Amino acid sequence: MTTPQPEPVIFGERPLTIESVVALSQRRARACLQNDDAYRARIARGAQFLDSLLDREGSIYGVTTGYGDSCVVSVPPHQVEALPRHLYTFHGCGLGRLLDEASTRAVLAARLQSLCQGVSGVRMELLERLQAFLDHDVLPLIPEEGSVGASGDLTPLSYVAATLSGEREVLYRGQRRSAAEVHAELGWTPLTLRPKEALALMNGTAVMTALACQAYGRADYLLRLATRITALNVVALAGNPEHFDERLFAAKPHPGQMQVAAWLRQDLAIDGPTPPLHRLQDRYSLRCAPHVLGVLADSLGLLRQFIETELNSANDNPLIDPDAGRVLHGGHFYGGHVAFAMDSLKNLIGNLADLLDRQFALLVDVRYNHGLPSNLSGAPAETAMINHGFKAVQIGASAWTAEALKNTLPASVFSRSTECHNQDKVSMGTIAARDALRSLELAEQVAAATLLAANQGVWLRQREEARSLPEPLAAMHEQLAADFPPVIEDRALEGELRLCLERIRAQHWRLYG
Ligand SMILES: N[C@@H](Cc1ccc(O)cc1)C(=O)O
Repeated sequence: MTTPQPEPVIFGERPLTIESVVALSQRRARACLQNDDAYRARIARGAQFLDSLLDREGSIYGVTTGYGDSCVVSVPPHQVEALPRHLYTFHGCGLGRLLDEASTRAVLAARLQSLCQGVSGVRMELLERLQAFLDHDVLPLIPEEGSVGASGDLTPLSYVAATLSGEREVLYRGQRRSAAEVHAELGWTPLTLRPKEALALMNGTAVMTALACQAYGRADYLLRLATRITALNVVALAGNPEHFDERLFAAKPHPGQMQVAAWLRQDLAIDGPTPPLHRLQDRYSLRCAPHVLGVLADSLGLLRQFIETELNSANDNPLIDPDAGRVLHGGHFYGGHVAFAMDSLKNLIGNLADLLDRQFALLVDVRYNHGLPSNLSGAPAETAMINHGFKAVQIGASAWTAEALKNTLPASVFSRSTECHNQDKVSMGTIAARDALRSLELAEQVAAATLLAANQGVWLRQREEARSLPEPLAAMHEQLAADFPPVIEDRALEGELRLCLERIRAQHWRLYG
């Protein structure tokens, strides 16, 4: 029996989804290029149009002129061929860590899809080579820092332009190698970029868009996981499930908020009034969980729209319209939508982490946990005084939450005028996207810690009262038990926290369909 291959992702005129970019970035799908005659002819027309324009020696920005503020400098015909190499060369000044492998694949994908729109004037050979990089997993080594996110991601994308030209370094089959050597090994001739091609490759938003695709998928899963953790905590804290009543939410009908409340009702198997056990009204971190998580749920649609529109757009400059014989000068490299999406996501994820950390604070404190042992320790009476259970894990969750909250400061408001005041208003979208990924990493840590604590809380509650758990929670509790046994005597939990994080990042648990 053969396992079915996932559908290839086709780069071309049809729009791509965030999920297809994520699948490619994890090598769960292959990259193909639209290949029909009409499409190939359309791409060829664009490149030919630029050549004919050059022959008629009109002034074309970035082809017969210097770049950016230097657009007033004209480049004589005998220097035109040398200009693209200069562009990626002087931008070879990125610093910081290197993008990881998945993000690098996503960058190649985002750049390819943008150039595939057919208005950037690049040759089919360039699109084919980008596709081949993805297909053979030839990954340019791209430093993360040095982009202001308008003029796109010039500096990080210079590493894509340079490696396509057989310069700088790539990761190939797990090894850092010179791009020239890898080209030779694959029998490829490095591209000599045509006059506008380096600009088309670099003058766009592919890095921030790629990172935004990764961030979106993680946020979507974290929303579901935080809802499941909340349900476990309602059981562990003997909370009042009536807070999630359907009629209540119909009266304030934000769709995402209603969805989170519906998931909680499903998890807690609420079909009628439940007598409050300890308090008529729980503290807000339980009672308002749908209101906190609902903002994220309701925002995902808008974030998707921003990210996918950017992904499927021509976001360089200048663009061409070969049919009308026009070169269109504009500013599509400005990544304001991605910047706003990622700055917003940082806020949403910071609030999610804070919600879970507040629930954790209730769990460990005997003043609020309705009869659970101090710090959720499962130790027997003889050793209870020397056991501290989840005390340090909760301190850790508070630290990770504080760091995620610190990260909520928007990057986009820090626009600075740069490049001799040509780029006098910029998006900072790449910084926002990198921040969002860091916030997600921290929030996933908070979720891992809170999940283990919630599960321990449920175990302790069951030990006291042995009530049957609603089906979805019983299944989760059982799955978790296999890897994360109850904490009876103190033990160092780092290994289990790391395993739990791995499970979260692999989206291990199927949550709500
Ligand atoms: N983004 C600029 C081009 C540019 C390229 C490289 C630079 O270093 C500066 C600016 C434009 O299209 O107007």
